[in-house]
Amino acid sequence: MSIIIKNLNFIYEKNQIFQNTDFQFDDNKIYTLLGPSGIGKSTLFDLLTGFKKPQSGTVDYQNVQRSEILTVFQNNQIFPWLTVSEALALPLKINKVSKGQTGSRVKRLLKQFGLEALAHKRPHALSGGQLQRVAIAQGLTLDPKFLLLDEPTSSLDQEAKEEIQDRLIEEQHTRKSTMIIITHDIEEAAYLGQEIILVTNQRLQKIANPTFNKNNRRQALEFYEFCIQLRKQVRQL
Ligand SMILES: Nc1ncnc2c1ncn2[C@@H]1O[C@H](COP(=O)(O)OP(=O)(O)OP(=O)(O)O)[C@@H](O)[C@H]1O
Repeated sequence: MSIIIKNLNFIYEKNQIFQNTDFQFDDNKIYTLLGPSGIGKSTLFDLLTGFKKPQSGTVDYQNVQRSEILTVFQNNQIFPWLTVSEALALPLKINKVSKGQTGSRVKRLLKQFGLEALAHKRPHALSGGQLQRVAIAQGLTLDPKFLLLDEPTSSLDQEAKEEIQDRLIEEQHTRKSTMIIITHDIEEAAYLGQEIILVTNQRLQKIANPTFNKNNRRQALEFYEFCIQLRKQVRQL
């Protein structure tokens, strides 16, 4: 399962975003995507889901349907009249998943994302961080093969951020799916990314994979050393 980008060119009027870009996203991985504001990260998501079409070049899907690629946006809105449980059940209902399966899936996600106590609340009664957790959980209900996450932890405090990061790793590990995560947070890119990609010079550039011990890395000196190097690379863009 992979998404293969070949010789892709994408321009908004006179603003060239991607030029002769090649890249391959494989399955069973977390990719993190770094790059300055306005460089084209969200545009890349739209090209991957087929929402936008390149002027030339191709995006090929190998053993994956476009419907199996889902995006969770920065400001995902959940319908104001739905409770958290109903919001999580909605994509399953639309896809005619049985009631029994829907119930167990929703229950599992509520537990995993620490939303059990909020199950019957509506969005107006939730904080920004809680809404963000609901949006991520909702993105996972249909078990997408590729989940594209646009700044999934941007409105969370450090503790909540770390909790969500660990949930994402756990989810990816369990499902063997692929996540592509846009972030402006260097530590997050280093912590989550099995592959770190910089969007630069109208291309996607893979940078050295983190090689530090993945266990307990938040406490590891080598993790911080890696982040310092990564920060330098990003600043040079
Ligand atoms: N529909 C559009 N029409 C014209 N220009 C656009 C359109 N959407 C985005 N752009 C421009 O294209 C460039 C890339 O936008 P994009 O949203 O992909 O950047 P980004 O890297 O995701 O930014 P950020 O990190 O700030 O979210 C920006 O300069 C933006 O202003």
